[in-house]
Amino acid sequence: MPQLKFAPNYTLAYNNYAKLCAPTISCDVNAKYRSINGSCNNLKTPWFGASITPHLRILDAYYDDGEYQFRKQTNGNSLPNARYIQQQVFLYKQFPCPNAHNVLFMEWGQFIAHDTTRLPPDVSVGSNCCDLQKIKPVPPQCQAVIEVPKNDPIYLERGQTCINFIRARTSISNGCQLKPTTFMVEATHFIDGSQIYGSNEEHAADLRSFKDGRLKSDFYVGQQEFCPQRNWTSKQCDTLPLIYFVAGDNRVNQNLGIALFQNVFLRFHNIVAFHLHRMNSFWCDEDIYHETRKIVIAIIQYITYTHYLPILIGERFMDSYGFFEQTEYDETVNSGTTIEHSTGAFRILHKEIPSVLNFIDKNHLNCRPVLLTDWMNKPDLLPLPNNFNNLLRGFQETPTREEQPSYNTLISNCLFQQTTPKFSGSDLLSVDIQRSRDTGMPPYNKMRSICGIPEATEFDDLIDLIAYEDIQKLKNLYCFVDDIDFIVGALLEMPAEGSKVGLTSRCIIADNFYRQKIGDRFFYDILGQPGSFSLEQIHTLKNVNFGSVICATSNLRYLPENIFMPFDRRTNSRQIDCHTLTLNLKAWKDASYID
Ligand code: HEM
Ligand SMILES: [Ca+2]
Repeated sequence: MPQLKFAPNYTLAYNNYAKLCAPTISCDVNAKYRSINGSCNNLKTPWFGASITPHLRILDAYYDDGEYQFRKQTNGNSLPNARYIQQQVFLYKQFPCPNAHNVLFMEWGQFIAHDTTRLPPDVSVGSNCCDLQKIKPVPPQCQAVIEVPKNDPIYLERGQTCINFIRARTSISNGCQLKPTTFMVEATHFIDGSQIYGSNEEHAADLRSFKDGRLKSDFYVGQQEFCPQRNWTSKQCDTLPLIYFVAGDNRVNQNLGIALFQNVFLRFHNIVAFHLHRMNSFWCDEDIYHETRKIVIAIIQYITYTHYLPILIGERFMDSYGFFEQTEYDETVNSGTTIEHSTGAFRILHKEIPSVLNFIDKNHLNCRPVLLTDWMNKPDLLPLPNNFNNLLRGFQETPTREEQPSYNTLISNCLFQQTTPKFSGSDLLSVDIQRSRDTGMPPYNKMRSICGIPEATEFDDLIDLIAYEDIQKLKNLYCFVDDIDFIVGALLEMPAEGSKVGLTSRCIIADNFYRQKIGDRFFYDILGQPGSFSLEQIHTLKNVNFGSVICATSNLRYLPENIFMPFDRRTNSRQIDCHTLTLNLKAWKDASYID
């Protein structure tokens, strides 16, 4: 710990991919900049961490048939219905107390999740599997819809009997037929801003203006800059939302928070590009684009490791594993995202998502609280006058949801809701449970053991990490302790000391972030590589925090010292003036040009 031991014993699916499907790539060993799709970061195995390569797996997949069918319980019964687990254990267990951290902290997590993992559903069969249940035979991708239990308190009243679930796209869609079923990460695994820049060359080029290093953007009332809009056909225009942004990751419009962050970073890229261009007027578009991208990525990495992760998994814990030391690149380390992280441990942070997002004006009045689920895939509010600034202020000033095992009631019932022709909503927790089964996630007890926590031999042994009353509920749901789904156990674990997650999730999350640091040849503070920053540049980058990015991209003028803490208006003392947070790029002044 924190780096779990995979290499050289990769799991079955990974070894099969390496043997049968991995591309042969030749690399320029002197390249100064990371590639767009992540290839050639690792020069020995150039596809490590590249987009459209499989997740790492800590343990082999658990499927009933060893290939694709959902795992069964030890006695051969099916696993409990995912919505039934939600009902019995989580739905009515909600605490209203505020969190010590704010909504910016929650949203940073989603922003990084979208940088490091993307496993889309296989929509080749359509986007609603509930509608296809009467077709014979039901397509395999649609055989795992979640049946609403008979006594469901929410859905039955609204006449909904099925929760849509489409199984994830497998490597077969990328022309690679593997057993057991293998899934591909459709973003670069590295923390490299792929949600801003795209994960393949074609998409990245589409997002560039090819002028002065800038990304394409649109301007609205008051010269406010936003991500470009998708071009709709005139027919689509009648039914689709007013605003639909385009960015490096297509989940940009999923909710107002992620749309906000994507726009913050689009603006930030263009501001940094502007300064680099002014300072080095002889640089061409290509130079400015790549150097700006490199700076933006460095800042995202710095904030993640220095400000975000210590809150999430604990500063002392990170310190004891050398997270804060200067990064030494290790080419034997694979930076790949594990499936145990992306469909398990990191998803439990869905518990922090609040139901309400606040637009707070410059007088600190909450002028427009909105329900998160009313504005999904519809970020229309964002470009309205003052809303960008007000939403940022709202995220900054509002505490996020207190740590607790449950997800908020709206995302537990009304996710992506539709009201016509009749009500249908999804439940993020049921979907997370089902997705873990879809991807062959090992059960909770196995995950404990790989994290060095004793495997439980009976339910009552779980008392080391899970509350007594929750153990009783688990006994009523599962036949044996070995059957518990990882995400269910992980959500119920009490947070480890100084951390927002329990011991098992902390172990999986820490492993992932540790490898994404030391196995990334372009990590911002690594020295001695062709693209390394100078010491002066690294020093500049370390003076930046997310506040500097917000100051540069919005009209907010005062921010608290700790940007992930809700600002308390009564104690103005902790506020910092944006003037002191400006990013000074003089270390990038290029003296090589002589007239
Ligand atoms: C802000 C509100 C958020 C919403 C509405 C949201 C919603 C979703 C949805 C609908 C999925 C796909 C579920 C599936 O079909 O399997 C998903 C996946 C995921 N979410 Fe969130 N999420 C949010 C925030 C977060 C946060 C705060 C984190 C972590 C800190 C996070 C981590 C993840 C991860 C790791 C995945 C898997 C992504 C993949 O591999 O494709 N999400 N989320
Ligand atoms: Ca990435």
